[in-house]
Amino acid sequence: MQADLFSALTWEDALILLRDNNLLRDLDVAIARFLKQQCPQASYEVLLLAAFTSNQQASGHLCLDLKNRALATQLWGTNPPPELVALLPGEPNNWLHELQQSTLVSQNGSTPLVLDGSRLYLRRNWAREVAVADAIEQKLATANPLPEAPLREALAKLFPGSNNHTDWQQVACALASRSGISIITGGPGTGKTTTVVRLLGLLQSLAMADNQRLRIRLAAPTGKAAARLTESIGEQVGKLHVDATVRDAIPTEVTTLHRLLGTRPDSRHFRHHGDNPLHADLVVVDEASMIDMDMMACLLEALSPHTRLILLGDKDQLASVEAGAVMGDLCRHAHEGRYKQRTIEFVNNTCGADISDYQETDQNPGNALAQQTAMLRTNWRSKDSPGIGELARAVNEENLPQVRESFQRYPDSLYRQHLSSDSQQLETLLLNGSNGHTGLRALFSAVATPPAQRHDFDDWAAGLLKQLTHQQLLSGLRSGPFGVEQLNQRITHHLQQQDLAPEREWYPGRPVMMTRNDYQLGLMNGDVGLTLPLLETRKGTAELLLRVAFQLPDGRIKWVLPSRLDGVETVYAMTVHKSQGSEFKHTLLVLPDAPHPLLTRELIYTAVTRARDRFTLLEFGKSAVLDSAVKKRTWRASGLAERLS
Ligand SMILES: Nc1ncnc2c1ncn2[C@@H]1O[C@H](COP(=O)(O)OP(=O)(O)OP(=O)(O)O)[C@@H](O)[C@H]1O
Repeated sequence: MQADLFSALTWEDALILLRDNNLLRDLDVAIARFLKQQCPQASYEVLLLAAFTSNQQASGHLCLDLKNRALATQLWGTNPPPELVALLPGEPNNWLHELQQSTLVSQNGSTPLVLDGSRLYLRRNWAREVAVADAIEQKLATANPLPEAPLREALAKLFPGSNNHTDWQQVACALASRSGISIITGGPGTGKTTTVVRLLGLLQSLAMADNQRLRIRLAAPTGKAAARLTESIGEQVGKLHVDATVRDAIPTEVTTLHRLLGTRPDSRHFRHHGDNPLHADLVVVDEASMIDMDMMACLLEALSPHTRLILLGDKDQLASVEAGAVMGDLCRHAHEGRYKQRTIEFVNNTCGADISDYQETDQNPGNALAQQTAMLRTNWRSKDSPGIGELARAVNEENLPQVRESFQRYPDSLYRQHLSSDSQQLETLLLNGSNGHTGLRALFSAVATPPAQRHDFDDWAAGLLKQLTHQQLLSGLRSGPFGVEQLNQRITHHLQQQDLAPEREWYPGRPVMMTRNDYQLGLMNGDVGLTLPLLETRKGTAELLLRVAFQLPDGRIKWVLPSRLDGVETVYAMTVHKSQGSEFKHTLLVLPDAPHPLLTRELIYTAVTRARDRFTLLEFGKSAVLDSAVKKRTWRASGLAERLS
């Protein structure tokens, strides 16, 4: 039957059938058609594989890995429809043979398709991946070791309490001080910002002692992440034990990556690139797990050979929305360390710490980047709400009994609530808040009383935007009854029923999120604003005008006319993806009534770690939904980790 179906269809019929079953996009079919025009003798197999490779990008993969897993499962999940699997011709070995024979395929990027081992790429993705790997190798090769004695002295001053025990923050500083690139990874509150500020203090004091001054730039992938880092970096710089002149030479302003690289209107290209590099000696990028392969390639290209790069982030968080899982690929084994003997000796000489338990083994050798990577392991913030840290760890370790137990052990910070979809329990919970965390009712009441004086508007808006982060509903899904689109509609409808919101698109209290970058307004995809009424006096009469207040990364408030915003959506509920880089006092995660392929361990971990004080799981189905999500790992096809080893 399978052979019959296969032989009965042309390549184009097969692709159209797959597209009509939503297993390919129009774009994927168009790519195959284009390739057929370029090479009329291209085979069925090559054209199908080209379309699949293009389609892989939609799921965040950089390539199609023909050997790694059963192809059908890789493409269509664990239960691919058998009649469609029948369209896949033959065996992977035969496909490899077909690809190797095709003039559309090369190994060096001279053709539209590139075959690298068993990985098939569209040329652009292959070139991006190679560029990133090459740039990292180049940065690793520009070793810049400081003499060990002054380094030891400076590190001892910066970390006065670290007498001969392993202080990973100190180790991270020591490792980062000696090369053109380093990575500091760790869960929330493990001190990534604290560490990097001390590192900046260290490097700036050493430079200034040499009559130089480092040009330092700080960036994050989104406006929200940049605003958060601006706040925490300002705090940490204030606490730094260095001379005032050094402290003044450490910037506290964090910009978005797009602004750092210089966006150009109507262009996908940045102002800074290989021929016009950034003027910086040191670039720090936070929330690096959100950076996709494209952006990482642009960032690395824009750095001069001498510019050091420090990446901060949590490797266990969700990968970027766009293709690639760069942070995960760069420090996949950071928890094991995989340090070489010479790294262990260096750390011992400079920090007095023994990290020999984290030595590489014959089976698990450490690459050059692992020698520049440190994982911070103590959560300093979770002392206030230890349950969140424990739950996040249990999720990460796929320890389901521990997951269940955490909810029982920490009722103050963790809560599991079963909801029925035909009740209004969810709406009531969000309106009233819970456990001392204010809800939407309190927010709407604060919004309704604008200050009389114009000069108080900004402070008022800043306070309300902060209040908006006291509670946030998250969902892993966009569509369907438990996706953010319908959740937002449900909540809006309920607010209308309660006479808190009118039946209009724009009303005081409507929170919105940007869904695209607006360079003219200086607002980025993911930025959240709050619609507010402002009292303006015009020709002697007081009028209420609606404006949307956004907080810029530097803390200033930007007021925008609602009609000026075309790429926004209501955000009572937010996807977990969009919540990255943010933190909320009380985070609530909706789980649907049945397992879903998009619900993965990284997604649950990311949602849990968005909570600062309290995490509530809202379950519309059985607890098996959580269990199945925690057991499911995100996997993204890419060759970056292999290239770097
Ligand atoms: N070694 C330490 N000893 C005591 N407190 C610490 C230490 N390191 C960090 N902290 C405190 O822990 C809190 C979290 O630190 P920090 O903001 O640096 O963590 P982070 O990993 O950057 O957090 P986030 O995940 O939010 O980005 C801060 O209040 C900081 O002062």
